[in-house]
Amino acid sequence: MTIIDGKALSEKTFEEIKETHDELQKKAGRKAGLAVIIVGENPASKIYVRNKIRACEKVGFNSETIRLDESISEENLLLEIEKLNNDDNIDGILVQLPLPKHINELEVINAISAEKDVDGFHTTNIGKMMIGDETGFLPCTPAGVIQMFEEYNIDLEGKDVLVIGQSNIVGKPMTLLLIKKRATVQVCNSKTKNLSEKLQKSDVVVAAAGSPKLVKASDVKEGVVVIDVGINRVDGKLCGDVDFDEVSKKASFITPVPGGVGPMTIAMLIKNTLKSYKQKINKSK
Ligand SMILES: NC(=O)C1=CN([C@@H]2O[C@H](COP(=O)(O)OP(=O)(O)OC[C@H]3O[C@@H](n4cnc5c(N)ncnc54)[C@H](OP(=O)(O)O)[C@@H]3O)[C@@H](O)[C@H]2O)C=CC1
Ligand SMILES: Nc1nc(=O)c2c([nH]1)NC[C@@H]1CN(c3ccc(C(=O)N[C@@H](CCC(=O)O)C(=O)O)cc3)C=[N+]21
Ligand SMILES: [Mg+2]
Repeated sequence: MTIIDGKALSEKTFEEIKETHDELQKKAGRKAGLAVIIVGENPASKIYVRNKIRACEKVGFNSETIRLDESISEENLLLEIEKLNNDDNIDGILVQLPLPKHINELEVINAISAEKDVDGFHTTNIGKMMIGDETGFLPCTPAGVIQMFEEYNIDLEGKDVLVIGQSNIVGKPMTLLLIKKRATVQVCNSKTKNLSEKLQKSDVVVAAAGSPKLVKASDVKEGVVVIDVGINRVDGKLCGDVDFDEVSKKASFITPVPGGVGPMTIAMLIKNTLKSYKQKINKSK
């Protein structure tokens, strides 16, 4: 049984990015810049934002955090985005989700310049992913999962993969990236019947439901590969959607929480920001 070390893999990615950025920065005369907009106070967002800022420090990017009040109007939020769209020192813009209910998430995401949408959530980038146009940005969490498969030489061709969850930020894009790898994918949601039976038949499981211990040892087959995307807090402790202690006894590969998919998400965000920076400094030459 191998525990997939997302933390170590992310650190390796940061080192590579730092080297490339150090080189490019000399020629470009500026650092890469990532801006994060947070609306209101969200406890889950705090960990994420803190880790993003740390990652920027590690690789030498500028990072800007814009904290806006929960009550901000959509119009004023759009004005903040417009400022960042026009800022030549900013390569990546991320608006932390979810947004308060009075704000239309889709309007806000699509207001971000597609060339700065390092989350890969803009309609243009989703479209590019759908048809395999590699000039866009891939959503960070699914891209991080694919990176894990590649690093651990886990072949997906012909494998039966179960994706649990079909959100726009995880489940759906994960499915697209998996079918590109020629996996046979089944996608589950909260109305899915007989989840346990489906789990039993799966070679690979990607759990992204946001439900602690949703995947139990009795559900999975011997040798299964388990990717746990879930981030839940139970009794003050961080845990995923998988009963790690029990499922790890049957798995061939498994990701821990923390230290699995989360750090890879941050690594892919930094990677997308570097890609944007490269595109922009090449354009302005
Ligand atoms: N590690 C990381 O980097 C990241 C982790 N996360 C975490 O991943 C989890 C999922 O996030 P996100 O996709 O944004 O969540 P959403 O709440 O947007 O989506 C959850 C999905 O899971 C489905 N679902 C919920 N319960 C069940 C169940 N019992 N059986 C089958 N399907 C179920 C829902 O079904 P339906 O469509 O019917 O509602 C929905 O499609 C969360 O814990 C989140 O914190 C998220 C982003 C990044
Ligand atoms: N626009 C937007 N883009 C996102 O990508 C996005 C979002 N909004 N909203 C919230 C979710 C959640 N998410 C996480 C990413 C990393 C960790 C992460 O770093 N996890 C560490 C935590 C370790 C720790 O510091 O305790 C780990 O799992 O090891 C967690 C959660 C991104 N999301
Ligand atoms: Mg909303």
